[in-house]
Amino acid sequence: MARYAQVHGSVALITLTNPPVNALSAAVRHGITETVTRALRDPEVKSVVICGENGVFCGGADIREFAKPMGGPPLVPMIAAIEEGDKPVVAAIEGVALGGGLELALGCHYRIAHTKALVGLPEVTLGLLPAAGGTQRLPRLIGIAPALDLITTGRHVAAQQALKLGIVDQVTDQSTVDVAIQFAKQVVGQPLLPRKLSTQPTPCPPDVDILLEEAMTQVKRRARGAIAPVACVMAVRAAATLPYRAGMQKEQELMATLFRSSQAHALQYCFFAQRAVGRWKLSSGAHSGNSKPRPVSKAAVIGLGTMGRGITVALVKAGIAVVAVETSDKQLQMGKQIVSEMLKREAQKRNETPRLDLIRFTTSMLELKDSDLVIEAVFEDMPLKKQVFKELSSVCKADAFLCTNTSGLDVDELAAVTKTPELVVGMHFFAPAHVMKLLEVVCGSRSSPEAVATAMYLGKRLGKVSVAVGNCPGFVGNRMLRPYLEEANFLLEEGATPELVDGALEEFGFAMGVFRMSDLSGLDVGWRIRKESGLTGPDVDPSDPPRRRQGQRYSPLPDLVCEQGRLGQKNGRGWYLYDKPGGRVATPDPKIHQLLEEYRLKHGIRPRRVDRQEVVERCLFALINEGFRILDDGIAAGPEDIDMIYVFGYGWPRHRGGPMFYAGMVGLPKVLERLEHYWQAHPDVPHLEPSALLRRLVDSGSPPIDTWRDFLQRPHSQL
Ligand SMILES: CCC/C=C/C(=O)SCCNC(=O)CCNC(=O)[C@H](O)C(C)(C)COP(=O)([O-])OP(=O)([O-])OC[C@H]1O[C@@H](n2cnc3c(N)ncnc32)[C@H](O)[C@@H]1OP(=O)([O-])[O-]
Repeated sequence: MARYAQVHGSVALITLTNPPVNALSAAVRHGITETVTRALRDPEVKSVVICGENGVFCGGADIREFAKPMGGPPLVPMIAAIEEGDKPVVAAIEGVALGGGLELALGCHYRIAHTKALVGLPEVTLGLLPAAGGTQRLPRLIGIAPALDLITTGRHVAAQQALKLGIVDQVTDQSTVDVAIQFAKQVVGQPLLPRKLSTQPTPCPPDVDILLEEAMTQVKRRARGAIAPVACVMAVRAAATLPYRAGMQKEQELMATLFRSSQAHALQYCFFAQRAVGRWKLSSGAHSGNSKPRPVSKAAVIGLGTMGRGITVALVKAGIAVVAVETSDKQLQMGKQIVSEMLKREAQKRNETPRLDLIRFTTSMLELKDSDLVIEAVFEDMPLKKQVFKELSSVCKADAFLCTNTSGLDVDELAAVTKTPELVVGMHFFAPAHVMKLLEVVCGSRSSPEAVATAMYLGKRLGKVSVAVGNCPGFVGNRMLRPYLEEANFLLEEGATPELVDGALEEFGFAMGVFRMSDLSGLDVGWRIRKESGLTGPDVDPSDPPRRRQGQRYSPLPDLVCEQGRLGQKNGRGWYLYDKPGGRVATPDPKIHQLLEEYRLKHGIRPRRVDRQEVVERCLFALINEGFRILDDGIAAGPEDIDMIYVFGYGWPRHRGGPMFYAGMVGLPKVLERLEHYWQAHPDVPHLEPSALLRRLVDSGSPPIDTWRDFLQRPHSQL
């Protein structure tokens, strides 16, 4: 699908027409091949302009086609034919030129971009590399170092920066197509060879080997097991060291390996899953397509602790006015100072002025009377939150949305103390709230579609990936985290060390293992919650044996660590020893090893060798098992929702697609078999008992993940 027109007498205008992003589907490639051939053959045509319909040049190869057998003309010869032609071809870039879209533009002899256009080679984020000549042409155009940066990160570059880098020849704020047509007329007759990138040498600095080696070390460190960034460096190395043809051959070989990899499948699944979670649906039949969000121009945040401060900054960054409320002047001043510093840092990064004027700091709840939406972010304590919600219900305007940032408390219980339970919804942010991309939007049983739509849309405005979830203790993310944490503690009891467990999880791809993560969050947080729920402290049932609570296995190890005053990174001692309070350099602590030995001795546990495979299986399969329960309970609409929560909120390695996708990759029968094995060995650990949904799926022949919804008992019933 490409339209052909002859304009200004001698210019052929080829327009890609495949909305919404003019992806290079087989039909588009066919259209380009045909129209370019026509233009090159027509003696009246002296030059060519390629553009995209509806203000978008091209979003790259059609990602949906990757899962199907390849049909239509391939990209490489199609682009080569453009470059090799004897008439100048100008790319008129509006909107985006990404991936294959930019590679198409690099095959053109000139590139003109609109000031608002973005260009980039994001293939690496899909587990691939720019295999339509991008790894060979871009280094020839802009040099090795900047090409490595763009190709290994996949980042998008704004038009002005693209101009500075030399990717585009001209930037305009006028009609890009008109400018390109004029330009195309002017360059007729000028020598074309220097504009044919494949014929040009790659400019290489004298220390190119060192540069490439450093790049390789850096991507390996950053990639945490992802293979595409490594292949990208290898392909750019080929551009630096081999002639064009041999470089292209290398590019194709590397691409062939990546294309078949499970990582590419996982990353492409994530691309579509990220977009799918925006299409939410409630059990009432309301959905994103029929429920309108209400505009939020003035928001309020109650409580300026860590979460409240981050939420305030996120709102201000999105240009939303905020009333920030604290209980005492002292707390308010402290909150104000920290928020101001955070905003200044954020603005500095973006070369902007901090919008402190958008915030009104106050200790008076009365100032909330004209807020459209309030986010409560006080201490995680139900009576306190209820008191806040009662007050909000009386001081806010009648149609204000009342949101809670609770990380797991009952949203319905809070809604019940208000006059407008239909306007109450959970907005669970993740720390640091102005940075982390995830927002769980918790739908209470009485939350209205408008309230859900407004919270989901607000999340999007804040740059978050918003996922609608049902209301149950811990919602989706924290509910699944519990078995993960418990298994890690049980492994310590049985013979592992924190560094062994963390090492296995980091090797799997997590940025931080479970114990490093707990140290970072602060060990006292979980300790307080366990005390409140009677798992430790004075409320423990005295008849409970030391390693059993409420009828199941319990590990008091984390409580013992806290009792020794080890609260994590913040006071320099937790599961690890840190270089200083608040320091980040963790070293294994012999005192923790001693504590583990004494503990095992005291409880008569003979330590055994725990290997990395057991760590991964026990921790992750327990977490996945809970994910299946969540699906069957109707708390999450589909596996994509769970996966995006884990990828964006819990550091699950994206190249493994999220826990549910990973289960499918490992094979559901294998997950079931290992859970059964561990459950037999630990019958007092209920979370190891394979979930009914997992069994049903295996009994049904382990169908692909996109059909799992058909097997749910009560699909999204709690939404
Ligand atoms: C030899 C091969 C070498 C080349 C490899 C490549 O080029 S790899 C590719 C390299 N390119 C990339 O990685 C770019 C990927 N795309 C993007 O980054 C963004 O979509 C955007 C910035 C282009 C537009 O952002 P935005 O927020 O305005 O919009 P949005 O994101 O919501 O998308 C709207 C709809 O379009 C859909 N769709 C989009 N792109 C593609 C595609 N290429 N294909 C198919 N579909 C695509 C998207 O799923 C959604 O569909 P839905 O859910 O409505 O059914």
